[in-house]
Amino acid sequence: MHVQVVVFGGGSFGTAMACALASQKSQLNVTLLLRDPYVCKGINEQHVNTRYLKEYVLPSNVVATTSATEAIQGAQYAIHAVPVQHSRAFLKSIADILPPDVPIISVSKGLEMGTGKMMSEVIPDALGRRQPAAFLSGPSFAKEMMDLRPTGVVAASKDKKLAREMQCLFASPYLRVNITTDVTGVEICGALKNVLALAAGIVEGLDLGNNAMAALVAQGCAEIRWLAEKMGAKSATVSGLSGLGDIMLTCYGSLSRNRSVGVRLGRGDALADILASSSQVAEGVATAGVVVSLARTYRVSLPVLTAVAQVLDGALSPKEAVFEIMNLPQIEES
Ligand SMILES: NC(=O)c1ccc[n+]([C@@H]2O[C@H](COP(=O)([O-])OP(=O)(O)OC[C@H]3O[C@@H](n4cnc5c(N)ncnc54)[C@H](O)[C@@H]3O)[C@@H](O)[C@H]2O)c1
Ligand SMILES: O=P(O)(O)OC[C@H](O)CO
Repeated sequence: MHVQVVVFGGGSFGTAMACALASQKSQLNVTLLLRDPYVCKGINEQHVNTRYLKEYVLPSNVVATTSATEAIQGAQYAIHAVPVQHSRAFLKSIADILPPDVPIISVSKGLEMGTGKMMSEVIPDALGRRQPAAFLSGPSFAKEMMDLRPTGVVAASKDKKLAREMQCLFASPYLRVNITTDVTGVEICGALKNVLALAAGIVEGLDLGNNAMAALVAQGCAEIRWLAEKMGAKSATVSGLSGLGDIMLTCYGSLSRNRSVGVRLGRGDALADILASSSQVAEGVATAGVVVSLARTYRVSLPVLTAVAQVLDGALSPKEAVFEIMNLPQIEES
């Protein structure tokens, strides 16, 4: 059967998602909805995204347009790969064009500044209605997916039938897709692991060694578990692909943008300079501030995750943050 998919956002992950679908399923047509006409031209004429992952040739069943009407026309699924902080405005702009029965599959990982909301809350807020939705997350660097390296993700939806449809849509010899109904767990783990990856990068940048890194990641995992479970996440989700799986990838994987920002902070670079030198999003930077208010709301102590926010807003230097954490009262494990 001929299936048409629209991808919102043609950055690294939007491009990787488009290719993961189109290269494995020739009966699928994928349209990337972008903002830059020159990037569209490159995709349509040379089959190359000239801004992101430019070393790869894209399948010919991936096309691009700047017209939302054209991109959405006839689409059975919409993959959302716009950074979280821009998602509300973007979704509002297409609310009248997107048919209410087209499922949105969000791959964006983060929490909205100001509201503290997850994508599962931003989507209905922005569209002004309940849209069928699923949330795809897990350890999945865009570049490794482009290289067809084996990858495992989880698709979360309150609608189990839609989650199963995600398995049929995305599964391939290179991509395994687990399913769950635990949307909160998958979304909060995907957002918090970016903040922990910033901390892991800081430890790397300060050259604190393997002992410190392992202790930090273990403490961060505990903090993510404490908060996620208070928010209603299942423990299986926290120890699954979108939790532990993505924590390990992002904290230890050199391809992580969040970890790279942390490394530079640890080496003494200023946040403004780091952000100005990259065209790619590191969602953890915005999410860190939201975590501080979540810690307050859910009355849970998150020393590592909240220290990241303090380093980002300049209240603590990376070295001071480490000193503060090392001098916290000794505790019993929980
Ligand atoms: N890159 C990865 O390996 C990866 C893997 C899994 C999930 N993700 C998640 O996917 C989301 C997108 O990440 P990415 O890696 O593609 O980021 P990116 O920085 O590579 O690209 C971001 C894309 O969003 C577009 N964009 C930015 N502001 C926009 C706006 N106001 N309206 C419309 N489009 C806008 C940009 O033009 C660009 O195409 C993030 O939430 C990220 O956490 C990324
Ligand atoms: O490069 P990062 O740090 O945004 O991480 C990318 C993905 O979320 C890894 O699963």
